[in-house]
Amino acid sequence: MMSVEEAQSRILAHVPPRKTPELISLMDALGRIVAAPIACHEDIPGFTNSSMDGYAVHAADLAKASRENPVSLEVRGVIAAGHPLSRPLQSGEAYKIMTGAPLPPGADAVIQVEWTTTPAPGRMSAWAPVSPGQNVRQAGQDMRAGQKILEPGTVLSPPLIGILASLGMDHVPVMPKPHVAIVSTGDELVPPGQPLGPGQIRNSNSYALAAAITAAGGKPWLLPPARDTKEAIASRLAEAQTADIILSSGGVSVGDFDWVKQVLEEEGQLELWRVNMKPGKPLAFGMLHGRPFFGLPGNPVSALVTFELFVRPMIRTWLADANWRRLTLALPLFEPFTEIQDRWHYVRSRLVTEHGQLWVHPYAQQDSAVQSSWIGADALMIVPPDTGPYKAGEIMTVMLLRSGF
Ligand SMILES: Nc1nc2c(c(=O)[nH]1)N[C@H]1C(S)=C(S)[C@@H](COP(=O)(O)OP(=O)(O)OC[C@H]3O[C@@H](n4cnc5c(N)ncnc54)[C@H](O)[C@@H]3O)O[C@H]1N2
Ligand code: MOO
Repeated sequence: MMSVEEAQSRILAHVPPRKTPELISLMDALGRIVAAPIACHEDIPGFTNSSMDGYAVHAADLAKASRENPVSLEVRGVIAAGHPLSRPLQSGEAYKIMTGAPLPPGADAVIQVEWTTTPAPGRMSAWAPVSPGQNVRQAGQDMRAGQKILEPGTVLSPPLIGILASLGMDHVPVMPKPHVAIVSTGDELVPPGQPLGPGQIRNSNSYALAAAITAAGGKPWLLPPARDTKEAIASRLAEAQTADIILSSGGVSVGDFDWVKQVLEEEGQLELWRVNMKPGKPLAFGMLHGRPFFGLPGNPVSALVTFELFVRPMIRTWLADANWRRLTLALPLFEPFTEIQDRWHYVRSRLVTEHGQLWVHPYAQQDSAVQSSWIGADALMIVPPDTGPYKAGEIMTVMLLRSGF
């Protein structure tokens, strides 16, 4: 059976060609991926300003100030943020100044208001010295005109969106979202919100996969489920051909009504079937109607784990995210873990902090149809075949499932 790594690299050889970047509002940019280099066209900050509420001064005037011998200066006025002053500061003078307000010409330091008193109207008295540059933010100290700021492939997080706004950009070029079609298969499927008949189950995969597509940066397109006939599946998958990537769930194993692989072989090209992993063994992948096609297994956990290991990497690679790989940690086992046979196991697990240490806590129930052990799961613990039993404290490989911005 093919290894996960080989399947991943074969699949990633079929990433569709990139689309033309789209320009979107900053308000819609969270989590999107920058599609062109972003440079700074002006100094940030654009002018030298105060980092404290206090008095703009010549540092030299206060060189000898102390508690015993405070230095008194004439206060020429007040400078608020947004109100630059053109009159230069003379020796012996101070301007009261607010945080973020432009320094008056000639001033080279700000003494914070707590280190001063007001002995008389129009005067201030400083009881401590300041050094040149103290409490002053220099023009361009954060970003300089002409400097490259963001590379293509950067994921836009709240701080980076703040940077774009500071650069004056209200729109940003990003990679368009791939459209990912979902076709669940199965006579037994009923949509949520409707009563179940005998032998029926709710179609949960379509919804879980739609959410997984959104989380991965794609745009989900939910088609109605296909009945378990070859014709129904072929025709529903043909409807999906305007998508960039096509997913199906179910019907990909060796049952009498598992038609997906056959449809792929007849209407497209099967690239691989069956991967050495649990859950998710019967994954099928190939090209259908000129699109990458994933036949995901029907068991709900198998569908999501194969999405995580194969579909998400394709979406992220397509989006040019250079850091698409999940963070993988080496963590000690919180409690003993069972022996593993045959395939590589991807074990739903929780991370716990105890005694100042992070531990991996695999859930006991790992059946591919048990959805409840996703609740609270942060990670998949990756366990090689024919190993174990494992003792508490043994170091395991753990793939984090969280993707923060
Ligand atoms: N003889 C063998 N039987 C099975 C094998 C095998 O190697 N030999 N593999 C097992 C493995 S592993 C998996 S995984 C499943 C995958 O089978 P299919 O992809 O063909 O999926 P179905 O049989 O259609 O469904 C499996 C299971 O999942 C439920 N299901 C299907 N679609 C949905 C949906 N949209 N939402 C919620 N649940 C869904 C379905 O009712 C079944 O219970 O095959 C094993 N069998
Ligand atoms: O691989 Mo299946 O996905 O074990 O249930």
